[in-house]
Amino acid sequence: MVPPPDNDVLWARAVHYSHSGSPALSGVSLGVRDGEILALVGPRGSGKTTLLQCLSGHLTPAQGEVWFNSVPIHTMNPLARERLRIDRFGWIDPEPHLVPELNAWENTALPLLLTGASHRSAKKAAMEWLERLDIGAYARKRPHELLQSQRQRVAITRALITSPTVLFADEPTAALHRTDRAQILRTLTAAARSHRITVVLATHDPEVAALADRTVTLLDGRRVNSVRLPDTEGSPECSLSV
Ligand SMILES: Nc1ncnc2c1ncn2[C@@H]1O[C@H](COP(=O)(O)OP(=O)(O)OP(=O)(O)O)[C@@H](O)[C@H]1O
Repeated sequence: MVPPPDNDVLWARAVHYSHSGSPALSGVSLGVRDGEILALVGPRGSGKTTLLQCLSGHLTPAQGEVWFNSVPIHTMNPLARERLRIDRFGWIDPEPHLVPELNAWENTALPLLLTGASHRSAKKAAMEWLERLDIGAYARKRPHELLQSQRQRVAITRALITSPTVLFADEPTAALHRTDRAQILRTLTAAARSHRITVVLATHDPEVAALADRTVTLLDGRRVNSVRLPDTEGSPECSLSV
């Protein structure tokens, strides 16, 4: 195995994955640079979620390699991968999955409380993140008392509170109204940049992808490269599937 380039925090080489025999990824390679916001774009079913799951160690590729900071994830045992996810990664789903019995700040603080932080310091950190996402006033509300956009903000604060090295966000604003979407994404990307959190974001929305530093396009489980051909100066880019 040849380790990845030093400036890539995540690196995948020729990743293949099938769901119950049906191919979802067919030889995808990519590098994610430290501190960048990378958007994985592509139509529904193109393999974005599966790639996020392979990069974050939720799924083990059938073939290929996934590395995090020069450590191979694809050869780790399930326990080691779970430890890595808890210690270094954050995850945001399209729909917020909050603990219904806990209020907003308790949901936000949960990852810190589970790793042994004091109640006082976890609450302080949770309140700061909730304020930052403009929902400090709802800190004592339970999930059922919140709007969907407020619940998703809580889910985002819960993913950010541990200052993960890499934050994986799977269509994080897909279930939200357009106006909420833009504001939440701007706050999320600003928070990630100020804390030097690398973000890998799956989306099929060009407006969301526009907030990223770089985009990687998937189509039918393969990476699609945009190239400008030398003899087509001034004309639009074309795409090649490789
Ligand atoms: N759990 C599963 N079982 C069977 N097939 C699956 C499963 N998850 C995904 N697939 C299939 O794998 C392919 C890639 O799906 P994936 O969810 O990774 O794509 P996506 O680009 O994230 O799409 P979406 O935007 O709809 O989530 C699709 O054909 C999908 O139907």
